[in-house]
Amino acid sequence: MIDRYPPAPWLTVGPGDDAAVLDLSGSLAGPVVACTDTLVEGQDFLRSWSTARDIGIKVAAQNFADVAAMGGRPHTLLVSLTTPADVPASWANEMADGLVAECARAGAVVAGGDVSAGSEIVVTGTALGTLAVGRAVLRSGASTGDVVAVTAGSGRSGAGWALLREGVVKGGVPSGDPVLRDPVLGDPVLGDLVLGDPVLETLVAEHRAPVPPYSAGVEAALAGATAMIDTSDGLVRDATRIAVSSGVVLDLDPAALNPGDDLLHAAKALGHGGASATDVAQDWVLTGGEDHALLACFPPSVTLPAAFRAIGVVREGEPGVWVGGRPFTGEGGWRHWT
Ligand SMILES: Nc1ncnc2c1ncn2[C@@H]1O[C@H](COP(=O)(O)OP(=O)(O)OP(=O)(O)O)[C@@H](O)[C@H]1O
Ligand SMILES: Cc1ncc(C[n+]2csc(CCOP(=O)(O)O)c2C)c(N)n1
Ligand SMILES: [Mg+2]
Repeated sequence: MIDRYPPAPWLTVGPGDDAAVLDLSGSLAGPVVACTDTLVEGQDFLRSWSTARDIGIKVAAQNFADVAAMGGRPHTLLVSLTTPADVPASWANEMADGLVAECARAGAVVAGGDVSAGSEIVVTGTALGTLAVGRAVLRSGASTGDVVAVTAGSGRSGAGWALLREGVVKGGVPSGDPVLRDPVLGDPVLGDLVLGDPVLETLVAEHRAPVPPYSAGVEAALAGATAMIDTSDGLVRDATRIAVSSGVVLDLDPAALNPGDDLLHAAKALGHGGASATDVAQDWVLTGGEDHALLACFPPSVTLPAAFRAIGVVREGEPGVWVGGRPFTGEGGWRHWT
């Protein structure tokens, strides 16, 4: 795996020794942002839904999105990989190729990692970044009168997940390859998607390999964002985190949160008709997880960075999220534990 990782000017010692050495004294000088996030087979992905490359992309993306959500520019990733003994080396190599691809998109490199064996696949990323401005954009800085804004894509990963879960989009095994079985479901491990509907395929692709808007995090920080979070657990749940941390109400405008045609199309493909299709698609926008879009608050005087659009306002009140003039009382998003 190690020879797959490219060098970088700030990576004085890369993968292969006891630890990596970083020299952040050049263009990456400044306060360091650090975070970690794990993908667990069965809990966060299935091998029948996601290729190894998808998993590499996803672990890098979910970590870099957290760096971006602080107003940081991600530059370095460490990766620990645990797999059952029967997982072929090719899986690990393909996962590494996914890491490299997403690192390239983010302007980052893999600095090192660890491998071990266990009963299911677990991939843990640890990302480092440098703050774009000296100050991190916390969850706690929103204040009354701010504009609430989000980058594109809310609900798309949730829709893709539903299409996989409901079996509308199935994995297939490329001819000639050995049939690997998913240890959880017993399904053939994913090869090419069997479908032919580009809208549904794109939603599933975005679920399998998210595309967080990293530079939008830096742009938000430079523009003076007061609070920011990446929407990994659903728009309302993550908005609630800002609301609670900041002690404010995030009052969201449902007209700005209408599901787009792609989500309505997916809801119909899942067998929902009429008003029910709209409800299902709206629910993805409000509560679907794993989009890794950026949700931020800006003072009203700020011109929003191009990647953001306004979806509400911050006002005083019992901390929480309102949608359409009343407190949101539904589930709001994903929980690992109830
Ligand atoms: N085991 C732990 N030990 C120390 N701190 C933790 C632990 N787990 C979570 N935290 C901290 O709690 C906070 C919230 O963690 P969480 O993983 O929910 O972050 P998140 O940004 O919501 O994640 P994601 O973007 O992946 O959904 C983070 O600051 C994190 O560092
Ligand atoms: C097999 C399987 N089961 C469930 C899900 C859905 N899922 C897992 S984690 C998560 C939220 C983000 O988590 P985190 O906060 O850890 O980033 C969601 C919506 C999935 N993708 N695969
Ligand atoms: Mg986050």
